[in-house]
Amino acid sequence: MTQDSAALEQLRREIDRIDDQLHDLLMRRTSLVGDIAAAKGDRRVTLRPGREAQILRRLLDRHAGPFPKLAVVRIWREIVGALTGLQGPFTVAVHAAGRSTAAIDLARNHFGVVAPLHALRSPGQVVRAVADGEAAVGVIPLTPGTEAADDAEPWWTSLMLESGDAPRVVARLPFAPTPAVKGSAEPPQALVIACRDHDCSGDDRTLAVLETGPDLSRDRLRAILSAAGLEPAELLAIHRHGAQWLHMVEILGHVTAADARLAALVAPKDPVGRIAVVGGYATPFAPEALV
Ligand SMILES: C=C(O[C@@H]1C=C(C(=O)O)C=C[C@H]1O)C(=O)O
Repeated sequence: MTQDSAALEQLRREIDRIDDQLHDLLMRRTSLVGDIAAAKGDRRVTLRPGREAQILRRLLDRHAGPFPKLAVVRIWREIVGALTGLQGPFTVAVHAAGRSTAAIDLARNHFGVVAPLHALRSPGQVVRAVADGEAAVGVIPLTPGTEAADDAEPWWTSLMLESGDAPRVVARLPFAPTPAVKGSAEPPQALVIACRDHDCSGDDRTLAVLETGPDLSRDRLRAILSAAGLEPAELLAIHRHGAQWLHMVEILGHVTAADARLAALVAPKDPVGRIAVVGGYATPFAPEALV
């Protein structure tokens, strides 16, 4: 066995010193988050998903050198998840569809290794767990472009209630997409719900559900939104229910329920009968932003 050179030993001692510093800072950060939790004065966890997004964007903006940005995100998600769990009960309800662990993996990656996850059999159960306060957040798989034509109302229609403390969509996962798994289908996505309003991050999307008459094409819907000054980013789902169609649409920017552009959409002659803001969240990182 070759003896490591003295130079190598010295470099390792330097790494030990750096590890001590990182660890000391982690313990200091923990103590500050404890002060923040005390100042919030609420035993329930009050998540700030917008602030969390800002923290990561700021770090990636200042990032330099070969350490991978995706690994920076992963480390900070782990830190923020762990510290959120110290602020109060933080159960994450997850719709674990069939045998797929995709939503559980997304939840684990986002909320970290210590978050208690609770797998539930339907999205409706996840919405109820969050509404009842049994879970602080819920994670529900999302397949963009889903078309449901059956009688069963999709889960997202239950978010259309006006009540201020009803669950809302607060994040879209993955916040930072990891490289595609070779040989697997589309990368899984999910929406996160919690009982809180849109926590603005400065670069956001708003989720709205529009009720229209039947046979409204996607292009027509996009045109209607654009004409009202709202920029549709993605049509996430449609529920066709007889003469009543519901569309879940992601709109660029932070649009509040009081926005005049929404009210203007619901004109008697227009095909939009109702519109409800069901959430809003920080725009996830584009894959290019992570290389
Ligand atoms: C510390 C806070 O609570 C949570 C934890 C955060 C963190 O660890 O930095 C950031 C936002 C919150 O979701 C806060 O509100 O600032």
